[in-house]
Amino acid sequence: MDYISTRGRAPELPFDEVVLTGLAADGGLYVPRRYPTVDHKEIAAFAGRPYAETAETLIAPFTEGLPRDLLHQAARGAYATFSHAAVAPLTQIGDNLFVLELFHGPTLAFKDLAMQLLGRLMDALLETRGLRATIVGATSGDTGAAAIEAFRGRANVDVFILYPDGRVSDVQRRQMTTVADANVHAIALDGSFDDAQTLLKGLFRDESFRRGVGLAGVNSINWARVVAQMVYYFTSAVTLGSPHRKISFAVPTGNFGDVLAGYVAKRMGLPVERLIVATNENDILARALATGRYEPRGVTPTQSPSMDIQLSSNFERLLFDAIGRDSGSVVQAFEALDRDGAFEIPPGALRAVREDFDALAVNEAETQAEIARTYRDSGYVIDPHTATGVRAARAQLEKSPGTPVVALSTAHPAKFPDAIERAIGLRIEPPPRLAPVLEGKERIARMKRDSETVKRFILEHARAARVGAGA
Ligand SMILES: Cc1ncc(COP(=O)(O)O)c(C=O)c1O
Ligand SMILES: N[C@@H](CCOP(=O)(O)O)C(=O)O
Repeated sequence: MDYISTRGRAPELPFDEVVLTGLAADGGLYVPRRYPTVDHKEIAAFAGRPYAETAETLIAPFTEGLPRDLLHQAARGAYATFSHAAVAPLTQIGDNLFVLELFHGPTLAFKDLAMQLLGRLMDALLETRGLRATIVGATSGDTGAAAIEAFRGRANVDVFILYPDGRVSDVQRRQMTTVADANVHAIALDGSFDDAQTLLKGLFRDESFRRGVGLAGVNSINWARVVAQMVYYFTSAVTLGSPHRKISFAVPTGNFGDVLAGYVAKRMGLPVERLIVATNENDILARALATGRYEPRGVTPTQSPSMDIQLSSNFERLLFDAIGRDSGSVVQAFEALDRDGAFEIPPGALRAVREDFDALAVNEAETQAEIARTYRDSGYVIDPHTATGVRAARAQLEKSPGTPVVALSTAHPAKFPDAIERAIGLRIEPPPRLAPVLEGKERIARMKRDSETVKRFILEHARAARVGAGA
């Protein structure tokens, strides 16, 4: 199956090239030409199967051209790193209210579910082709740690992670900065995650830099991330009786990759009632769904820093579908965004988006109140990102009490001990996996948010730049 760019001006690519390419050359995002489907019998058959097996089955149709054995090995290896046998277990915290724990991977956030797989796929593809790559990623806290963990020490790859200085939690920062492997570089930039992601997209548009360092991306720009995140919508829904009943999902959202994965699951045939986009005070998506106007405002730092995002990269993929896959209209929308600072979602597209999605913005006080309420009612501690999802799930249950709602728990609470302590008065015990992170010596490259400065640093440190990406 070939992949096309949302902006329609980049070459069509097969899956293995998409994995290594990141952002399309026209600035768009790659999407599959069509969504493969699974029927109800196939969905029912996922019940009781190991997570890695279900992942392999669901992902395989997206990976035409990739040797099946490679996917098989990657999936087995990826999910063996998780500390829970179910990989992504469900916990019930109320009537028809479930939490999907996505934090049992090596860095205690949902990013591991995709990044552990992507790391293995990329590594194998580079190895068979005799290539090196320079991964540059932008993070608001969790992608960076997950990418570093997935690629640390790998011979074919150097990893550079751009993060907004002072705007991630201490644990998140230390997860990136205490890793001693020489191929890992944590770069602190002034400004917000949006600034870092914009700088990153600019690097992808610089053809000579891109070629010179063998630039690759592991943000959800990379379709493999999205497709790997689609799997847990199926596994959790099947646990709750899918395909014989519909399920709704409430998803803490920032860059829109996770909730887009839910939309992909629905397009593949999973019976999903509603996808609820939960935002923090950085509420561009909630405003866009309510008004039809996509208009970023300045990023406000919150206690859920990984969602402090206003330029939700993957919204472009949804818009592309909602607009009838008319890449010209997508280009116009993003030109208007650059020129006027906003665009209007065409009425037909907005209707299409609203058929699948609802959105709720959850403010700081509500987030604290939700952490406290969930702890009081169920003795269960949720992190501030998860709290936005649980709050949105409760709102959905008021509208539709008969349909189970799964709130995605995107991070372990130990990554945000201060916010938890404020809410429930308890200092959360760090899990053993955090011990080296809390004790290690930090190594940070601080620099100005200026693409020439960042490029210079990468060129000086990337092995692919010295020996050639194809060496
Ligand atoms: C803990 C946590 N929750 C939610 C999100 C938002 O997910 P997405 O960017 O896929 O919308 C992120 C960042 O991606 C995160 O790290
Ligand atoms: N919240 C993310 C931001 C980057 O998102 P991605 O899914 O596009 O990698 C983070 O924690 O870094």
